[in-house]
Amino acid sequence: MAIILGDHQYGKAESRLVRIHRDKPRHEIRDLNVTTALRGPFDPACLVGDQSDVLPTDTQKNTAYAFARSKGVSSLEHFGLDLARHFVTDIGPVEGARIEIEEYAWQRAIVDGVEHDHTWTRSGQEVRTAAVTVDATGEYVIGGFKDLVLLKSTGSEFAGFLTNEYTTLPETHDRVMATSLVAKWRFTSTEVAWDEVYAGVKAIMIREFAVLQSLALQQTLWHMGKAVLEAFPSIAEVRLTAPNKHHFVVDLSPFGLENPGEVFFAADRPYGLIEATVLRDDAPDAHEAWRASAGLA
Ligand SMILES: O=c1[nH]c(=O)c2[nH]c(=O)[nH]c2[nH]1
Repeated sequence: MAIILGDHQYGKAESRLVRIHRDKPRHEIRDLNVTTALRGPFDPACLVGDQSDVLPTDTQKNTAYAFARSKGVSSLEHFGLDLARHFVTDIGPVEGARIEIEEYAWQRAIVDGVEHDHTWTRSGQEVRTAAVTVDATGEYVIGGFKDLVLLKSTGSEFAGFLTNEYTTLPETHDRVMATSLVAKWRFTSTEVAWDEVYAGVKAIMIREFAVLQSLALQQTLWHMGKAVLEAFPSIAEVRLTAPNKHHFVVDLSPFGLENPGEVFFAADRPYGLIEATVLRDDAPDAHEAWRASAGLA
């Protein structure tokens, strides 16, 4: 028996980076959280403490800030590709780079009914995410969001399920359905109108959540993923994670009141956790596209 070193990677997690474009009176802002991870023959750093091939995580962080200045931040995906390509192309020992980015959205403050040039209020129903991997096998981009909180007050059922002696859940044909959706979608191209596709994917998912007479959250996820793949040829795979944020009808009978689905207890835990991947049957190999850094997990 021998003890060997398995998978390893290293980088700088969660560099908070705000890029303000101020070349015009009307400023633009992108507010990011950037994680870098480098992959390659870094075994000596682990095994014997030899740093000669190790580009410090501090340098990785500095590179992100320098690129934000010199190249700007046109979209998360584009910025991630710039960084990943640089690490793999320009830093000798690096064989693979993984860049994960979150974006916090700001909207222009309305002052006297007019959008202000350089003041914003934090907005965004969700946090946008991107994960870029560049290595010897290719370039992989995953777009996404997390924490998109959705609720529908009817149009959701859950009935006909398997029961046994532990089942107490009543069937329902009209319930509240709510979730805090995490979605990730894998592109098969790096030539994409990133911001446009992002807005389109999000709109489609919200539409499907709204219009489907849902028989289960599982079915809603399937429809969301399928509709996105039908609309965007550049996307091969959609991964969805949806906590079922249960809303329980409160029993008001002790107070002589009926409760026809109008007053709920919004439980925060436990929650059902529904996960699904929807993909094209000819989706190209994902290679390391889904291999994450724990930084933004
Ligand atoms: O949409 C749902 N899916 C389930 O699998 C499930 N299980 C449960 O108790 N409630 C629900 N709701």
